[in-house]
Amino acid sequence: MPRLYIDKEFLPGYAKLEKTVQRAVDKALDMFGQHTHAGLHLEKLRNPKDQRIRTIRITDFWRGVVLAPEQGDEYLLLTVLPHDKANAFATSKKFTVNQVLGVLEVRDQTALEGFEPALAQVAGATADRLFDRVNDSDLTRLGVDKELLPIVRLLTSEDHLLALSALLPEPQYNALVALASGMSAEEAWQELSAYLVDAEPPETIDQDDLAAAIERTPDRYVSVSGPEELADILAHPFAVWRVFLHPRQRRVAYRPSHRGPVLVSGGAGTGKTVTVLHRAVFLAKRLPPGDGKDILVTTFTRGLAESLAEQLRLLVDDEAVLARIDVLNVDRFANQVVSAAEGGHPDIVDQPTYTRLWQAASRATGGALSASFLQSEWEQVILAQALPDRDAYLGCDRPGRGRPVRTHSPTRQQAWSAIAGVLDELRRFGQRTHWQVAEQAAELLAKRSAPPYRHVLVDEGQDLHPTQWRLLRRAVARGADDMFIVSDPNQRIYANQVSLARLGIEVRGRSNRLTVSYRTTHEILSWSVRMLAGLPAQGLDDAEDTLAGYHSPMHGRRPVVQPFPDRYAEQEGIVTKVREWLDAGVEPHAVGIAVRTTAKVKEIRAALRDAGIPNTAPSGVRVNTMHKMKGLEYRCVLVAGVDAGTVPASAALTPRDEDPVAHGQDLHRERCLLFVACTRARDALHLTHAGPPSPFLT
Ligand SMILES: Nc1ncnc2c1ncn2[C@@H]1O[C@H](COP(=O)(O)OP(=O)(O)OP(=O)(O)O)[C@@H](O)[C@H]1O
Repeated sequence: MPRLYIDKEFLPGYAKLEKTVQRAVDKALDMFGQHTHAGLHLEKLRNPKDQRIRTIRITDFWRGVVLAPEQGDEYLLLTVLPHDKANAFATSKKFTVNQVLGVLEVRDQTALEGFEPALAQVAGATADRLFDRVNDSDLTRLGVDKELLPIVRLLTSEDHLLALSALLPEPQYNALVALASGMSAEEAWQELSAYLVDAEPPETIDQDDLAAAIERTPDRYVSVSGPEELADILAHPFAVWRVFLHPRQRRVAYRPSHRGPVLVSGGAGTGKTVTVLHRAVFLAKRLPPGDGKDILVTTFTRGLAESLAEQLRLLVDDEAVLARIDVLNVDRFANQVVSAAEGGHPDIVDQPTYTRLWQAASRATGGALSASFLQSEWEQVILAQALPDRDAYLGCDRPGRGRPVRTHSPTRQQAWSAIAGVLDELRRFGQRTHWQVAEQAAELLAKRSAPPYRHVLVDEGQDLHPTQWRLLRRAVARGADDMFIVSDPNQRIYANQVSLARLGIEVRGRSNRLTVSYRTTHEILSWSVRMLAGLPAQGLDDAEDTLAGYHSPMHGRRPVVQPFPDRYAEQEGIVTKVREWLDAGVEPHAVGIAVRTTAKVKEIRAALRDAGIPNTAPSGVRVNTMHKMKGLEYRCVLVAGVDAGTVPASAALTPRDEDPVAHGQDLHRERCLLFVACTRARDALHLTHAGPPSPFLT
């Protein structure tokens, strides 16, 4: 039975074809499925670099290029191009199976041969070679093809290697880049292991086994099971994330079973959310028949949950599968549990009232303890550890808190009285915070005979509060595939420093990292990473995350920082920049503007409105606070008001003289916030400031 595979590169080309040509492609592809491939007229080429390449007629003008081994019944559709281009493409490419990784790789053999004389000429003039210090056996051990060794040995500079980037097979090029950057063969191998779908390289590699090689290359090739799947793939040619996963994403999302909770961490845009969605669908599809919602996919805010639900619908349209998955933000889930028990929604205290209560509590201590100190003691010590009473608080450890306060000291007693006053007030009004509701929901679930879900998947895990983790832990029975958590500690923008192990969520031995950014360019990424000033962040598994290996294969323009003398000039500058993007064809909703304060949001929305630029959802330019940008992405991002007085926001910082440790933590969180805003950009990042720039920019 014929088997059809598709190259990822084919899809964007397909999307651009005229509808009539698309239909002709569909018809040709149908023939593979209908076992009538004989009717496809696979044409051989004259002098191809790879004897297995054929072309097929789509129309008089368009041709498909297919890899079709003599043995077997397998066809890999590579591209559809105008006749002459298709022939040139088809004759020049050579496919090989990487001798170490076992992945299918492609090179432009004709272009490489064309380059060789020029490289030989340059090499003739010098004795220095780029890979002098690396021997042939190390190169071979890293998968460099014997046939390519002669050309590799001619390279004299990194620039020449760079010039071959589009011609060499990608894994081999990356191995060479790693070595050229000074890595040892061992270190280069660590980089390459990212290509492995399994933890270990394959034991045997059969150069002729196309199907096995394709299975090992999920980021580039996909096997199409039948006409329905083909139609589904072709219906969303730009959403390649639905079909092609990085080997590490695939390894973790499609592993038949994880023995317990799994943690996947990774920098911004490395496809954590995508991995969650694939895992959810994988788990949903293999559930025994039933009609319950057995899977919870949860995240931080309602907006993010909506976006998850939307993406889930794009990934799978089978209503029976979707019906098994609840997508709820964690507050809403807590709310549902408590409402069901109480017969009504809990009344959540609003932010200004809550802030006033803490200010009053601080006054009650005669100003000896600040409002922010008291609030943090309540949220990050008492509530975080679910301390039941005064005695528990007076004697507890306070991990993660800056200013030391001795156990049973008068300060603790004073803090407890002030905090108890706030809790009494809340009770008097019949109000609660979201975290109190989460704690209550966790307690309610603990009393139930069976937890509500079979699997819980968590996105944006870095910002959840311990009460929310306790709730989620109790929402699912302990065991295989119970919890699947993704998180980026460098994007922590709230004060919740959590150790999963301390909360009974044991991920040891099941921590995974994603390192390739699918969202943004190398230029935007490396620039944004500087915001973090090299400060390590602590992961949910208690390990330090340094973003080692985090990179992007895409390239684009460097971010621009534009100074203005005052905020009026800045507003004009913002309008001009947005217009420039819109005039260049960027859709308004693909432009995101991030600012530090809600006041600034209003100001910029007004400026855009005055300039006649639409700025309301769903189709207008999005203007939001940096906090609200979390988890989202835009083609073009403008971060405005990055001024010395605004970023970091002084209100978000514990004064240094009050608590230097807390001050340092707050400052780091402000850096993370700017990092989050900057890494929302896919193609372009522009920053503006009025007056002196934020210290984070200098
Ligand atoms: N395997 C893939 N192939 C193509 N695109 C991908 C792949 N994985 C993720 N993407 C795309 O990369 C972008 C970022 O993915 P995603 O939102 O999952 O990253 P993230 O790690 O959750 O990001 P953040 O932490 O910044 O919110 C999205 O546009 C997504 O569609």
